Amino acid sequence: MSSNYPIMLRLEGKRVVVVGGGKVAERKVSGLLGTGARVTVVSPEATEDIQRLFHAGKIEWVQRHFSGGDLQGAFMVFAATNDKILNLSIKDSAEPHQLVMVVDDLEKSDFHLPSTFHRGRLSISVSTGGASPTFARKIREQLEQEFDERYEEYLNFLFEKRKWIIKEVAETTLKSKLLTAIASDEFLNSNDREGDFRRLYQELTF
Ligand SMILES: C[C@@]1(CC(=O)O)c2cc3[nH]c(cc4nc(cc5[nH]c(cc(n2)[C@H]1CCC(=O)O)[C@@](C)(CC(=O)O)[C@@H]5CCC(=O)O)C(CC(=O)O)=C4CCC(=O)O)c(CCC(=O)O)c3CC(=O)O
Ligand SMILES: NC(=O)C1=CN([C@@H]2O[C@H](COP(=O)(O)OP(=O)(O)OC[C@H]3O[C@@H](n4cnc5c(N)ncnc54)[C@H](O)[C@@H]3O)[C@@H](O)[C@H]2O)C=CC1
Repeated sequence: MSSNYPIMLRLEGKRVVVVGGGKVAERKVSGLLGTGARVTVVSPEATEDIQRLFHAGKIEWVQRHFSGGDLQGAFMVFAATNDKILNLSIKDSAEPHQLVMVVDDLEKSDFHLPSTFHRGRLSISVSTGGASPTFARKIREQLEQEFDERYEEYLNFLFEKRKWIIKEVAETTLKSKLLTAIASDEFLNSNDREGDFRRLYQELTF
């Protein structure tokens, strides 16, 4: 069995077509909110949540059965109806460059979704490769306890400081010492990261 290749996609402005409007489609749509993707649901019926998103102008809803032209311009496609044969024919009607996920057929899919949570810039995703989505969810819930809300602020600190270090510190040993130090538990647990950083920088440079 070949292994999967994990990536983080930027979907800003990209067209994503979700065929089907049931519970599964709804979960896929909600994962796309906030990514900047232009989401279109194609389905004669849709859950209340999908309808609400449509009325709020967050997504498009084409209220009819799927037809081949619906995939035009799509970067990513979810075949998420409850009709297995239709889901496969959606995959078949896609262009080879379109990323298609068939919700009831992992083997025919170009990708699948891991169980994910975010803490600001930190994203943690778990995949069991289709062995058990429930187990992926369980591990995600455990990790959510460990990586709690304070990581959001810490990641913002790391982001800003790393940017500063790369811009201001040319000497490679010093640069690498600083980048290693800010990622340590001492900085994670510090109540005064800016102060600790100033002191460390002075110690290492004077
Ligand atoms: C292959 C994959 C393709 C994909 O959808 O990307 C897939 C496929 C299928 N899921 C099924 C069932 C369930 N899926 C969930 C939940 C999630 N499913 C997700 C991902 C994936 N599901 C991909 C594999 C990921 C991996 O293995 O790691 C998560 C992680 C992400 C997300 O969907 O956003 C999200 C949890 C999010 C969270 O809470 O963290 C639950 C539980 C629940 O609702 O909580 C159940 C019922 C209980 C059970 O079956 O375990 C069925 C059987 C349908 C049937 O019975 O026929 C199929 C079809 C099949 O296996 O063929
Ligand atoms: N990948 C995953 O995470 C999971 C996948 N599944 C699979 O996903 C399938 C869908 O599950 P649910 O959303 O719960 O089903 P559902 O029955 O709630 O929704 C099916 C949707 O498909 C739409 N639909 C039917 N024919 C259509 C057509 N010709 N064109 C466009 N839309 C059409 C219906 O209007 C409905 O909105 C299940 O049959 C199951 O095999 C189930 C659980 C999780």
